[in-house]
Amino acid sequence: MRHRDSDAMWLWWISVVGDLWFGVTWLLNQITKLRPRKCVPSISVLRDHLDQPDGGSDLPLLDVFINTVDPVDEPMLYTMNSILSILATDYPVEKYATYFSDDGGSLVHYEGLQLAAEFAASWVPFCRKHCVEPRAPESYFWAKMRGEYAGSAPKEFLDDHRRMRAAYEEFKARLDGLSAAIEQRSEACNRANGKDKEECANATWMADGSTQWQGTWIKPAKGHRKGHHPAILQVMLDQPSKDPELGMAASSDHPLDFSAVDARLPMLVYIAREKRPGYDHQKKAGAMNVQLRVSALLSNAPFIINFDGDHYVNNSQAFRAAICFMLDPRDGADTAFVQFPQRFDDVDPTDRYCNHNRMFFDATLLGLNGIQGPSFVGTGCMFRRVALYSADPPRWRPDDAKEAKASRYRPNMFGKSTSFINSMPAAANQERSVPSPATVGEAELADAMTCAYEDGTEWGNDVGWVYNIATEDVVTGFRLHRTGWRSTYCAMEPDAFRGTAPINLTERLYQILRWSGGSLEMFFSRFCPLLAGRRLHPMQRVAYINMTTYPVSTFFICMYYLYPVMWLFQGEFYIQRPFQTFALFVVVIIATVELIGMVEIRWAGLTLLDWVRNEQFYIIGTTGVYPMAMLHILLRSLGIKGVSFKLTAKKLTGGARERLAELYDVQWVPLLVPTVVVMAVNVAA
Ligand SMILES: O=c1ccn([C@@H]2O[C@H](COP(=O)(O)OP(=O)(O)O[C@H]3O[C@H](CO)[C@@H](O)[C@H](O)[C@H]3O)[C@@H](O)[C@H]2O)c(=O)[nH]1
Ligand SMILES: [Mn+2]
Repeated sequence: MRHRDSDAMWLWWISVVGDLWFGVTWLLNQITKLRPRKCVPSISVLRDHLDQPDGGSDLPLLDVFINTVDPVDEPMLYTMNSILSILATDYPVEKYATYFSDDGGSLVHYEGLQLAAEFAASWVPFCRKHCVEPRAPESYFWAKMRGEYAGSAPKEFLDDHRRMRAAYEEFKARLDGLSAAIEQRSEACNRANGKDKEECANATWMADGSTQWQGTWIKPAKGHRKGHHPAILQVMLDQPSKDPELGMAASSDHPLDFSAVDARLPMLVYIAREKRPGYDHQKKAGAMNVQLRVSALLSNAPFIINFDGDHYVNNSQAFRAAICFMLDPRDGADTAFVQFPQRFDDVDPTDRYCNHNRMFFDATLLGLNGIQGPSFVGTGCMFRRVALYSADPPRWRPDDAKEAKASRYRPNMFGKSTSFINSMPAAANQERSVPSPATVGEAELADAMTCAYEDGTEWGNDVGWVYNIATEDVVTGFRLHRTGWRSTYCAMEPDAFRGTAPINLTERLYQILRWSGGSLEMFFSRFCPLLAGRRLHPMQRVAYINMTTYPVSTFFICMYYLYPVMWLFQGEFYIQRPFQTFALFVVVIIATVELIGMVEIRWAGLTLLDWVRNEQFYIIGTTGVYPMAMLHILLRSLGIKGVSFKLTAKKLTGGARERLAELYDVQWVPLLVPTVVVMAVNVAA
């Protein structure tokens, strides 16, 4: 384009470079979508292969990780529902163990988990007897649609359902009253035995009334506050016996008849890792690394599935579905993780804040699935344990695998625990080879949960979940892909897992900020996709470049949005009328881009609304949030701590109306300042 004003050269250059950037990123985004792949698990084939005629099963062992921090920001009811859905899922009970990590170290969680384990004793057999779905009671009792009855006792169903619901209401009430009960009890105990000793006058007491809680106290005290308390480990439910044990027949104080169903419960463990001031505890990734070590010592399953505290199992076949891909004879052995999409319950009908993110989950990830596999998105993902230990995938292993291992593993890579290191070879084995809890000493378990354990090791770097980056998920997935592993995307009907989404715009924007800041940070770290070796598929590399550089677009987009300001300075700028050929080009290009968008949503089975929301939030992100993400990187490069992993609050609300009311509860967010400026400028111009 010609121009007459050499003073405005810089504007012209920004526009040319911007157009180039848009063109190139658009192309890079398209080429990663050229070979999308949908995978469907065949659970019936898995059953044919692994279920034995006597009711036993050859399914591999599985460790389930679930994380929570704060019983208020992450309501306990959700967390306990997740626990119940996991305990009731359709996987052989003796083959899986659940590790509940409580980063807050609070007694409320501990006792809440105890209550859940107690309630599970009737909830789980109930689910098995009547084959109910979903197996998280809160969603089950409030589900509008129910499938056909699939259980073994249709006549008893209505009665059992009614009784179970009453029991659940009682469970909920007890859960609700837990905080108050603990407070009352502690006050009473302190009055009785704390008076004489000054330092424990504020103690929080456990249910027996004679033991002080090791973790955080309601009234924080030295060694008993958030960020400073010893490690706690409690096996809440022991490893069950190998053979089915039928439940109790109906009686007066136990009206449900479980005499024909297996009443065993899977193993359940409570973990609160040690916290000490002066240590960076590395949030979720740090918590999961502790779970990884503790589970290695207790059950050491070759597969692991992880959940955020607010995500529950919605389809009880989901664990089996993931196993289908892990054991798949084609490329199962090279699969490091199987990622399920994140689905959410409490989003408003029009998905105002684009929480469902359908374009990402149902289009982008399927594109990746055709290359080396989807990225890890944080929750609802099954891992192969040895991959997390940074082993090579079989296809990249030299002929003599053992030797290769010895050379790859550097001294002190995994820390000092010999029991942990001894557990490693067995983890590669898909058969059970479990040291029973008795063989691992308490001291060793405690050692695995200390803050100092990871000092000077490769944990958080080449071992376990990666940290020191605002988001742990994409980068951990990247490390696995870089080592040559693949991943598989698994969407199923009904949804495998469901969770809760941020309740209001503020939380949602901070979430986007964390993701974009973390991605950009990854690009400038040693996990930059440009630095990966040849094991990373070329197209996968392109995809990771897209995934880590997208916030940069904000610069050009904001410039374009601010250009109309020119109209406000009459006489200062020479504005050329668009000529016809140019206008034609613009129209054709826009039409093509929109058309491709349409084809994409058609193929992925999405609606126009999903697409509109995606575009809309992209604009809100690029104007409001990504500039902050860029700032974050700038601060980090200057050695200042930028965005941190702020917990996303999910509030618990009663009725649907109340819940939606919160959507409009827009708090003033500095993040929206640029967006508002852009809007004002455009309107004025
Ligand atoms: O110190 C901490 C902080 C968080 N968490 C847990 O981490 C999970 C995720 O945190 P949340 O605040 O819910 O983040 P979201 O924005 O909801 O999470 C999305 O984005 C994260 C990456 O930024 C991913 O890890 C998540 O899986 C993904 O759901 C929750 O279960 C927390 O309990 C901890 O265990 N310890
Ligand atoms: Mn979440």
